[in-house]
Amino acid sequence: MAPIKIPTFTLARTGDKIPAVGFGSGTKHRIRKQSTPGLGMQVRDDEITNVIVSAIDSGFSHLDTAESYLTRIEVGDAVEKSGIDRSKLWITDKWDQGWVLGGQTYPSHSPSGPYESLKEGLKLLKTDHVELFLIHGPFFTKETSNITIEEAWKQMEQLVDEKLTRNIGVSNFDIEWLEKILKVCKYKPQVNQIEYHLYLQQEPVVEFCRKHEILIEGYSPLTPIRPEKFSKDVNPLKPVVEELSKKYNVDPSLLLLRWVYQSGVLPITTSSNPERQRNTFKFFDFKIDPEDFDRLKSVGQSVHFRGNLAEQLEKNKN
Ligand SMILES: NC(=O)C1=CN([C@@H]2O[C@H](COP(=O)(O)OP(=O)(O)OC[C@H]3O[C@@H](n4cnc5c(N)ncnc54)[C@H](OP(=O)(O)O)[C@@H]3O)[C@@H](O)[C@H]2O)C=CC1
Ligand SMILES: O=C1Nc2ccccc2C1=O
Repeated sequence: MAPIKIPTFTLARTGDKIPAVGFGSGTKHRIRKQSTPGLGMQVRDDEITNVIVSAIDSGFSHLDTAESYLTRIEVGDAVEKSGIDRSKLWITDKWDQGWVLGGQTYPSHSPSGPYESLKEGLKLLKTDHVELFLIHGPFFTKETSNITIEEAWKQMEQLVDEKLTRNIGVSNFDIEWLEKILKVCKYKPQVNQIEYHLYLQQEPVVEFCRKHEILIEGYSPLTPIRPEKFSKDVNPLKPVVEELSKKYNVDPSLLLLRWVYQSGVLPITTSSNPERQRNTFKFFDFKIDPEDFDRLKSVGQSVHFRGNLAEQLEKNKN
């Protein structure tokens, strides 16, 4: 089978071309890895590896992992097992700065900062560099990692200078945190990975990032059609997505991925199902008409829903 041709976005500082859809090894894979006794950062789970091998075989060339997912080891194994040439892949990794979730503190795996994190990560990933390294979240406290955002960003820049990552960026950052970095940086963030879908359009931060040539990656793009995630009684998109999926003759998931992509955002999605993995790329094959695009946008804006990190990131909003 001829390799699938995936469109790309171009990163402003390096001109690197990042494949326009990413395969995630977080969310359910993270939960599985963290909650199965005996598994850990250094202890592999062959089932997750096989899911990632299947994703690569299906055509994904952009893999998303993170220190906190504990899935670096499976990504490293999967790349090896798939036999794909490393130069054909884009790997994104993230520093775990630590978290305060549900009143509980989860200290960073690498409290000295991103430098130590990526050094360890590259061993698990079995590679000498990644294409993109992110600070996973703006959660800097004494109990989590005890360094400042400015110190962390200096280390990120050092990782670029030592060629351990080609690009650097952030995740879950709002404008005030981006501004802290922009004030002190030698290299600007190239990417901000945030939750992004029709029910969370995040216009202020998206606009800010566009102005500063920071690419937005959108995680959880399928949220509006995942009843286990979006369980509100009111789901005004449901009939519209049904109607437009028929009109374009596509699965509802493809309509949602296309909407994200067509709005200039790079979707990060995941599936353990090989057929769904293979079908993902069909969203590059059609275009949503402007009036349908705007209709989805305005119906989506009638509900505000954040499925990840709401407790931390919804402060002062709405
Ligand atoms: N930076 C951050 O803080 C965060 C980053 N992420 C990254 O983003 C990735 C994706 O996040 P996630 O929320 O899982 O993204 P999605 O919105 O893509 O949801 C994926 C889920 O949807 C299901 N699914 C896939 N295809 C379909 C379909 N056609 N119809 C219905 N359901 C479908 C999958 O199940 P099935 O396997 O059965 O197909 C899977 O459980 C993560 O793995 C992680 O890498 C995520 C959250 C936070
Ligand atoms: O994949 C992820 N799931 C999450 C849940 C909470 C905070 C971050 C994440 C991820 O990055």
